[in-house]
Amino acid sequence: MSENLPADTPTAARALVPAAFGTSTARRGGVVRRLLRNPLGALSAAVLLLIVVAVVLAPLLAPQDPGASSLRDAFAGPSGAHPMGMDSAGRDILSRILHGGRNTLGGALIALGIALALGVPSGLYAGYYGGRFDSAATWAVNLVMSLPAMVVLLASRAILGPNVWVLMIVLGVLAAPSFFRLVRGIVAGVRKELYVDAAKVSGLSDTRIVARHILIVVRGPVIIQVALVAGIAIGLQAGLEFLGVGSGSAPTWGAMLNEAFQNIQRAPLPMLWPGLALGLTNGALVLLAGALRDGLEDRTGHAAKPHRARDRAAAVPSAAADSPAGQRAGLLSVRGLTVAYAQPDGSDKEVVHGVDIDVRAGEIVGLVGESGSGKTQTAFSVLGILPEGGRVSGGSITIKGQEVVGLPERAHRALRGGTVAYVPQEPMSNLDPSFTIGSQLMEPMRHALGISRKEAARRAVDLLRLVEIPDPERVVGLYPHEISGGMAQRVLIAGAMSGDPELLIADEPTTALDVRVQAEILELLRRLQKDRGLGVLLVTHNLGVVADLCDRVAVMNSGRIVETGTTEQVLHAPQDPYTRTLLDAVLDEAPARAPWEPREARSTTA
Ligand SMILES: Nc1ncnc2c1ncn2[C@@H]1O[C@H](COP(=O)(O)OP(=O)(O)OP(=O)(O)O)[C@@H](O)[C@H]1O
Repeated sequence: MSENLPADTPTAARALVPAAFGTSTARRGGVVRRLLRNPLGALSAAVLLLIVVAVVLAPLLAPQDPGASSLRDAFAGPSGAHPMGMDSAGRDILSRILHGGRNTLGGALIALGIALALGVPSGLYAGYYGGRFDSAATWAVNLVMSLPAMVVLLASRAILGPNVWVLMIVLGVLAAPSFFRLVRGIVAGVRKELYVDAAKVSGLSDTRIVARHILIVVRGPVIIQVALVAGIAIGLQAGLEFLGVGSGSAPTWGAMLNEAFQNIQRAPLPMLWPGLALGLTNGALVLLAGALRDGLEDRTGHAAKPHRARDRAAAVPSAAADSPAGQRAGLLSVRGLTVAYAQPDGSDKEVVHGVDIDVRAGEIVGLVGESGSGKTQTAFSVLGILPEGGRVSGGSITIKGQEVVGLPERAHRALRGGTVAYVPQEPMSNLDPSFTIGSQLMEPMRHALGISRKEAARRAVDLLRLVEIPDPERVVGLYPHEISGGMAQRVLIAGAMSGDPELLIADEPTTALDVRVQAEILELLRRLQKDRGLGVLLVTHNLGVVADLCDRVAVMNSGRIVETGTTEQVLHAPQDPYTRTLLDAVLDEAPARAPWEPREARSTTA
């Protein structure tokens, strides 16, 4: 077992992790710094801050009560006591601007709060889980978006009365779809990232995956959207007030515009102040949104994000079940496994048909077969992560004697990342680009084992040393884009080892790597397997890898195991025609192609 992890580490708590899962120390502060370095960003943030502070402190800053009027001073111009002059009722315009801002910005805040509260969680849920909720929510959102906002607001005013706060609540509901669609779209994309799949396989709960991997991706666009929607809410509210739709009882910038407009011939200046307040606030919001977008894009570019090739994530166990029928190996035993997918017409399509596989402690079993033969479906079944619509429709899977078919998700999760670990192909896609290597190793350990940050950091370095990464103290501080593919695969193996597993499921762990690195990774796997007595189920189509590494082989074709046996048996004396075809496809012994010659030379030779 691990020389780096304490032997008393509780099994259920060892849901450590493929490096892929953790997260945490994102580059906090980076966006804010970039925002402030951008002159427009800094200026717009400063203007907004000034406006908000002035409006919040209105009771202290306003020279007089916003409702106090002196008809004698109606339309008086700016003076020392009244820097913005007086309105048609002889009220101090500055005081009304400050107090009016509280109502205008407060109303926008309510609309924004409601839009966020409705749109973001529902978008997260719909994007992450899909299914019926997604369909129903998308339908409702399309319906709301098809309604003309101004007409709905006017109708609401007629029904609910001229209360601007109520109108802002309605506006919040109308704005919620923009957040829903934004968040749903992003989450639906991120959900398919390999590092999210890997996080699931490692045993992290959905809540934790959403909190660590999804929210961080959604955060930036939502912040930008907040700035835009706030501007729209302020504009719409002012527009309603300007049209005289508001209550008129409290000062707002829109109502002040309305009143000034009615007297524009007599005194044009009072139009300027509420117009200026609205223009400055909205302008600052738009510029801020743009600067935020630039800041976030800058950051994304920095932490270059690898992208997925969906449906390749999975580990697959295999094992040539050459043990006598009915006798089951101790570590992983699959018997009569069938996997089916529900079809739109209500029928089931079976894609795996009665697979038997065994993996014993301390042996490496290769699962080979061409693309589409069912290797991934078999592996997903063992890990309990079949995609939506798929289910184990028959058979039995035991891990250390425990039946896992029908196991509750929580129990399955405890098994994954603990007894069973997974090494995926495409190492880069399985690391979250937003977090350092150390963070991705540490966070799951902290979560699963309840250990301190310091202890987790120590273990992360030990794990990197275990997988022979030079200078691990430096590597823990690097981001995925700063390391090579081979090193990323070592990091993933380190993450898999952090749970001190007994069964390792490796899905084409070397396919994405160049030949030299492939050999190094295979050597590493072999060493770990020997040192720790691991059982390994290796999914591969590379018969060279099988010959080099595996004790036994299971050959899969069209959802069935067609041949199993020791590596020597299967490679040197294949019994099944399909196995022979696979071996024939390896052209090692085929005559080498003749070197190219110029056409004339060929004709001369001929
Ligand atoms: N979501 C799905 N719905 C219906 N059928 C599916 C689904 N996913 C996979 N299948 C079917 O299951 C079969 C086996 O797929 P699987 O991914 O296990 O193959 P594989 O051997 O792992 O191939 P590869 O090496 O390309 O990953 C496929 O041929 C496909 O027809």
